[in-house]
Amino acid sequence: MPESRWSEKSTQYLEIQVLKEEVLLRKSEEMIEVKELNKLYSEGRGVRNLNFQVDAGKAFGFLGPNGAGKTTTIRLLMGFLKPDSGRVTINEIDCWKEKAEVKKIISYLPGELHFMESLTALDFLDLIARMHGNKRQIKRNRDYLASALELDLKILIRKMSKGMKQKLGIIAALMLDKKVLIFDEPTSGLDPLMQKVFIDLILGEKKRGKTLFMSSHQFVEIDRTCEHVGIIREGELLTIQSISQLRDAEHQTFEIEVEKEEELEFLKQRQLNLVNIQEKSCMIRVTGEMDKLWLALTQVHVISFRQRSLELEEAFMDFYR
Ligand SMILES: Nc1ncnc2c1ncn2[C@@H]1O[C@H](COP(=O)(O)OP(=O)(O)OP(=O)(O)O)[C@@H](O)[C@H]1O
Repeated sequence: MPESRWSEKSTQYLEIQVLKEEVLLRKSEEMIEVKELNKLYSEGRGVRNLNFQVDAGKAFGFLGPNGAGKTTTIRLLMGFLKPDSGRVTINEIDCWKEKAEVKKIISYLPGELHFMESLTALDFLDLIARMHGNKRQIKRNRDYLASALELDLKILIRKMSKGMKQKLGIIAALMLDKKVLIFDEPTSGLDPLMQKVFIDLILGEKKRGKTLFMSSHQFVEIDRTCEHVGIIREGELLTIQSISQLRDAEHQTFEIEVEKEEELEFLKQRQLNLVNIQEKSCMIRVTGEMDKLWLALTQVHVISFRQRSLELEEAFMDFYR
């Protein structure tokens, strides 16, 4: 969809949504709180001593390799599993002891979707809408989301591809307009264009004050939507990082080729961090201010110059290894 059409639709959606913003009164800054949480299956699998919080209106990304404990954590947040010990609360409501209460404020997108295959997408969404009071606003949201995600709602679910079913799950979750969004690998099966649409939808939800907890294998969607990212491996939370601090500390790497060999020596003398030095080319790593690099480059003959991307992503891949 062209950018202009997209933002125009976005604005319309926002206007409609703003009218029904005050759904619940928040009691504290921390919307989601997980304290000393343990849930162990046989052979020591599960999650161990998890501690984190997500402030209201913020988004927390949960990254980790297969079997790390992401879905287990989400199931504990949803009150589907009883913790062995520790506590999970959302808006100060205990997710296990008051699970019916907590579900009233959550929109949940499971990692594995199971639909009633004999229904059309429209029938299915109508069923969900009826369970939530059949409000006119839900239908308006549904139509907006179906158009943004380009899903034909008249199609029978059993005839849908994996990606189409994923879109249907996203529509079902977002149309209800709950304050807290808990999404388990939301873009699995979506093509890159639709992943971008999803990111835009989430950014729109955040503008309206929603709190998001999202597991993913896709660094880019967490980078674009979340304030914090937690890395889980073998059931333990290895680190929680602020995305903006990561960006500030981020190295930038440039690949450069110069005309003459001695020009690399000149760059070295300018206190630049040269790595992978070849005959007339090298990589230059810069942290923080770029002035020194730009100044030095005006004094050599540059044949080619290219910025390498994904530094942040590469740093995160280390946690997977
Ligand atoms: N009901 C269960 N009984 C026994 N072990 C389980 C159960 N559910 C999950 N596990 C184990 O707990 C660990 C964490 O699983 P979980 O599904 O939370 O991982 P995940 O991070 O969501 O993985 P993926 O990225 O593959 O979806 C795995 O080793 C898994 O085999």
